[in-house]
Amino acid sequence: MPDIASLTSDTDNLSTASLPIVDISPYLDPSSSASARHETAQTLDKACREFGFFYVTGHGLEMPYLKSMLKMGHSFFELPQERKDALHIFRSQDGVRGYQKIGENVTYAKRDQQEALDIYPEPANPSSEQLEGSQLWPSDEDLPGFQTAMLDYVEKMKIIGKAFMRAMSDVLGYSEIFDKLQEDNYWVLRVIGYPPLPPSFDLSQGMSCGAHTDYGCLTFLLADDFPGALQVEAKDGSWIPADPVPGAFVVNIGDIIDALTSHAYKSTYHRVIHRGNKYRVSMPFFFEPPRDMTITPIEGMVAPGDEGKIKPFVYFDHLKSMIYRHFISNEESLPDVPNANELTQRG
Ligand SMILES: O=C(O)CCC(=O)C(=O)O
Ligand SMILES: [Fe+2]
Repeated sequence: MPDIASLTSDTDNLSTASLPIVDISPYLDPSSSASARHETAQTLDKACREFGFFYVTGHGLEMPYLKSMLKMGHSFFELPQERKDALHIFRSQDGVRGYQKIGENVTYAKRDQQEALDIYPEPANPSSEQLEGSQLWPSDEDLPGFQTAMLDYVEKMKIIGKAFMRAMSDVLGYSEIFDKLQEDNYWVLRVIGYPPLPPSFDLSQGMSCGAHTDYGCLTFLLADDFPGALQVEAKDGSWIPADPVPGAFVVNIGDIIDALTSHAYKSTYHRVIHRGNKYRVSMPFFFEPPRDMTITPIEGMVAPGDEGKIKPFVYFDHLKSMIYRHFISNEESLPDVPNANELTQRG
């Protein structure tokens, strides 16, 4: 893990290296040629090894549709505060799904300057166990069609996530593992709202989203077009802007693929520092393994001398411990930092 102090520097020395682009269309088109799939798989392999972050085109979702999803995200955050508070995670059956206010999300013991709605799959028999509850949704009177649109988006994104598992299988082998990664996928959809950080905001107190890696297989990010906001840590420790490319997703490797491949495909630190004068919405879709899958490094990918370094773990245990750590832990002990919304006007 990088030194946390080095993660709090400002945007001044952003590297200009851009991220690779992966056209996934051959893996979504049953009639594509073997050579087209080969080319995609090779480009993906290189992008995963060198960056762990890349852009995805050829996913089949049109720009007007993607824009309409972001617009839905904006309409959620524009609801009166009390309508959002009614969906607060602490009011949810399992205490983890629903709305979080600005500053309640915590990354490495610092408050993130974001508000968010967290959506997880609903189990057949909801209970109060962590992640086993029913989902809190805005009502149809407040936001007509919101729930249906979000769940429809999830189904579309799962198809794209599975296509990536097939591409990885083609380039790496180990088809039994990548086949399993297409069965009963768990997923998480976050809708995040970022008020701009005022120029005076002290980044040592926190950011829009502190530097972290993601927990699952792959994250597909849809975000408003604000250059410089999302930044990715490069191998040399510099920060590369992952600015939105119209119509493309920004995709990154999560901890599960990192562990399976023994860090050959790396989950990369990223952070958000959103300045300017307008409110930013992003919607990361986290494509995950089956909830009860045991993640064991693929034998043939462990470098000599590294045997046993990554201990097998169950994905769902990992997710639960990360949620506990990042969202709810140490609430009381955190310093009371004025939040960005109190300091700026929504644009
Ligand atoms: O908002 C963004 O651009 C990224 C958010 C993110 O990294 C996350 O929620 O894991
Ligand atoms: Fe992330």
